Amino acid sequence: VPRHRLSDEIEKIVQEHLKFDLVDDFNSNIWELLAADGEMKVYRRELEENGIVLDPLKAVHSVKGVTGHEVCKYFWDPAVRMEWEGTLDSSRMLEALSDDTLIFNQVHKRVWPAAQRDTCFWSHIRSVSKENKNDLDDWIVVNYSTTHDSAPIKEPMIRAWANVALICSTIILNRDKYADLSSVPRENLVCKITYVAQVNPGGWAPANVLRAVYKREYPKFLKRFTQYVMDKTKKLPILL
Ligand SMILES: Cc1cccc(-c2n[nH]cc2-c2ccc(F)c(-c3ccc(S(=O)(=O)CCO)cc3)c2)n1
Repeated sequence: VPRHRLSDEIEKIVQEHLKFDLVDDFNSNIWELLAADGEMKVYRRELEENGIVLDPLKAVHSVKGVTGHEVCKYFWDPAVRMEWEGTLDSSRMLEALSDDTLIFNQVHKRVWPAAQRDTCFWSHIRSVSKENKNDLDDWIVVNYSTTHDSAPIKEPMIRAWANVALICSTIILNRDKYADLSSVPRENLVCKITYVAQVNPGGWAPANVLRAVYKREYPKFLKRFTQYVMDKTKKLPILL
């Protein structure tokens, strides 16, 4: 795997997500259910630092008919970002550090009365093999804020910071019916999605406004993105 200036940081952050995000800690009462829609459940923890809302967000979803590779690929792919992301004014891919790591600069839609936010983050995609060799690999995308010369912080924009992971497992129903996995019909696929996000708004914003934005935007964002992947893949051969 080609190494670059961010390789060490990426390895550390990705391993942290793989270690902590999939722990089923929902029965402890640290998570508060924010929204539920069918298989999608969105939770938050209330967390403030110096009066700034940092609420960690964790969502789980189960989507039929797609693979984890497909979900992660569409989440990572710069070419389709504006097709599914409804909360962006713009998205620019600044640099490709390798074939699995890109750097983005994104301007997020302004949420009155807060100042407009932009983000600059590396986005890394990789497969993670499972203990049971019969299982399909998991897939993960991590979006983690960084700095970049082509994304100077420019007033009045406020630079927000994000640490986001999308982790997907693919389950094949009636697995033993298929010798060749690429012939599995889509109705026998279930993708288990875990999405975690920790956003620092980068400057003061009213706690009640931020919490209302998160409560409204995250469920909408996850529903829209997963529907987008189902629509884009339904007629395509499966990507394992
Ligand atoms: C989808 C969503 C949920 C909650 C808030 C908002 C939002 N509205 N106005 C400003 C933001 C905003 C502020 C800072 C951020 F880091 C992100 C942010 C959200 C998601 C991701 S991501 O990595 O999941 C998808 C990247 O396009 C990265 C940053 C979004 N958008």
